[in-house]
Amino acid sequence: MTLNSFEQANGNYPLAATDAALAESAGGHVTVPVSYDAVILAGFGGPEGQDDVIPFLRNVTRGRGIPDERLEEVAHHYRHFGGVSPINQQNRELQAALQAEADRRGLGIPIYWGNRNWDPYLPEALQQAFDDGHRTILGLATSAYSSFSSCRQYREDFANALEATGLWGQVRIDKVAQFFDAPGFVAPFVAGVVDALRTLLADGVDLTGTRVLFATHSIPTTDAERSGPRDVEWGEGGAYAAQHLAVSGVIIQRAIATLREEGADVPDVEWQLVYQSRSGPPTQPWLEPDINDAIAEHAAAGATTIVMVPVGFVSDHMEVMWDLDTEAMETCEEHGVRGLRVPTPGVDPVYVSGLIDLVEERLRGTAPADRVRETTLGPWYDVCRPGCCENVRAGFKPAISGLEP
Ligand SMILES: CC1=C(CCC(=O)O)c2cc3nc(cc4[nH]c(cc5[nH]c(cc1n2)c(C)c5CCC(=O)O)c(CCC(=O)O)c4C)C(CCC(=O)O)=C3C
Ligand SMILES: [Fe+2]
Repeated sequence: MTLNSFEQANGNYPLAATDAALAESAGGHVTVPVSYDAVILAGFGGPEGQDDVIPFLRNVTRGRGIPDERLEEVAHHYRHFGGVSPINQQNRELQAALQAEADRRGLGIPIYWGNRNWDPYLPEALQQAFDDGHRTILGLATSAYSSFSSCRQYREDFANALEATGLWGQVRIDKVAQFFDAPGFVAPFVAGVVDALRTLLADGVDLTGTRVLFATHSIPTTDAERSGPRDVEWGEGGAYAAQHLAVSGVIIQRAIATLREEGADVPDVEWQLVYQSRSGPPTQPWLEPDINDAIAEHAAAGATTIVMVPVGFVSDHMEVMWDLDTEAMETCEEHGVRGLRVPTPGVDPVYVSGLIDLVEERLRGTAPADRVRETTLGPWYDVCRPGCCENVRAGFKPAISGLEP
């Protein structure tokens, strides 16, 4: 196994080559301490005014030749909120909270922030880190699961930033592994489900009529099948679905156990993994069921309450505000069921501290067995396995933190 051909051709990534060998011997984990001197938080980015909306959507759909008229259809979610997505502000707050936690622990590491699709872009963040003297950087993407959009594309974004700034060979960037089952990511969802069920109990709701729907971003089934390491059989929906199912199961069990410990009489509440925010042409299969179809079916089968858990998302951005709080809530109303929506981790101190734990694991080279994770799938790979999260539409692009081919 080798580094990808771009790195080989450039021959300028010696530190990563060393760690790739180490990671290979440790099954994809970096178990030696690395003295990272900065962290770059990588976000999706979002528009911050009406004039930003179409240019932002052009960035998101870059290379796929989607006409502006079609983009304007997607734009109405943003138009509705004055052209402003809350995602950048949420990432500013996350950056500040991560910095405060890193400082509190005396790590002496600055946290930079850059986006894939909007200002501030990743190359600017990287250039700033370089100008401030940093050469060994740990990337942290705002995305917990494995798929092209949520894993490999961020690895490509970092590689692209190295290329765009001309800093290949001068700066090393590694990436924090997918953290879907890290304790700090899981705990806020458990607390949210506990709160929601407690609210229903206090209102005298019979929880046998409650359905807990764990919602995540739908992706093309071809992407889902290629999510995670190439040579592992994950079942339908690939590693992407497997990770969501595993963590959702942990969240519901833990929430029910918490309420029972408090003495509440709670049945085994029914739950399901559902998908939202599908786009692309109708001919292209994406993961299903859609949350709105699921709500309709549960209502028809006698459900009275729906608890939505946005387990696929780290903050209450547009996909949550529009697709859940607006559309799915309307679907609940139409079908005469009560809908509740659990918060995302956002800047919950438990989440923030949990992310800094992940940074510390890499600074210390913590062995996989000593990394606490909530499902049997983790800890996920620090160095992505061969063929991880490939995308046939996008084709091969250089990417950091992975073994190829
Ligand atoms: C897995 C996944 C995540 C979760 C992981 C992560 O967070 O990264 C995610 C997050 C997000 N997706 C977002 C927005 C959009 N996603 C789009 C399009 C797409 N997403 C996809 C997947 C994902 N997306 C896919 C396979 C497409 C099809 C086109 C393509 O192959 O790229 C489009 C284009 C228009 C459309 O087609 O609907 C938009 C505007 C925002 C910003 C919200 C805000 O502004 O607050 C966020 C956080
Ligand atoms: Fe998306």
